[in-house]
Amino acid sequence: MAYLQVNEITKRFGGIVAVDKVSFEVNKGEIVSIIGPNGAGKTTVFNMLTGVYTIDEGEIVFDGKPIHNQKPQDIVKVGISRTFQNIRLFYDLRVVENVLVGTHINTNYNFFDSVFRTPRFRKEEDDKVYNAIRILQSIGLDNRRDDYAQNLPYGDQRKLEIARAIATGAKVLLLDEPAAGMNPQESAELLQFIRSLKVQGYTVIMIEHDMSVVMNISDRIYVIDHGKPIAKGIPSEIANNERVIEAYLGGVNINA
Ligand SMILES: Nc1ncnc2c1ncn2[C@@H]1O[C@H](COP(=O)(O)OP(=O)(O)OP(=O)(O)O)[C@@H](O)[C@H]1O
Repeated sequence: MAYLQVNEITKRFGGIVAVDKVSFEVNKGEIVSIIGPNGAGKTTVFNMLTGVYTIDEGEIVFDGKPIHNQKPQDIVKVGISRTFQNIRLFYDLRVVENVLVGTHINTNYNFFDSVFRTPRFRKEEDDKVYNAIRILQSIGLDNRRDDYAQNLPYGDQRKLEIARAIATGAKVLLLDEPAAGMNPQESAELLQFIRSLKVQGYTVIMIEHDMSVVMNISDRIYVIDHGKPIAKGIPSEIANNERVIEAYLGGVNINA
């Protein structure tokens, strides 16, 4: 069985079937993209994977255990974390503090420890700062760690969001349109960055409209349209798939 196995998940909103029996699988260390025209159901799939939405049908199995319909914080604890389509940083906090926000999901000290700042509390907080700096080093942002998030260039803000997802301890990163709003230079840097995540052992699932990023980086691609799966394959298969070209006709150039 694959590391992450999604079997025929369905989500309805009233009369709308936003996601209709979508299945996919992701192996450890892969970069898998989910693409499709606007409103295809991609973000709804991410919301089901991360426990934001319950699923109406199907199952999601991670590392051999069912995880569908768990609470978002429990999904993070099993090792799946995400970024959002619109950047959600704490702009008036420093870069390192934004990463520390991610680490607090795994706090072991209790209320007493934090009020009296016991050795256990101080040790754990020191470890978290050390870990946050290590993550910033690994993504090339350690030289900006004391800057306010609002002062980072756009591409670095996107990286910082990913750093925060990594800080939760997650090994599977769900990236929702990481290249959105980037210029070609920033997209090219992002591409290298996501490749480096793979080298570091992360598994990446990505929703992305920028076909140059998708086609250059994905091990495999799943395509959905109007909530339904229409194609799956390696980039060259997807770029030449007639149903995919038709779904995108007049929209994105799939061979970009
Ligand atoms: N909370 C909700 N309530 C009602 N309808 C919703 C809700 N969330 C999503 N939908 C509908 O589900 C469908 C799929 O939306 P979704 O945001 O998943 O698409 P998408 O592929 O991520 O689109 P985009 O590329 O534009 O972000 C759309 O018709 C949308 O209006």
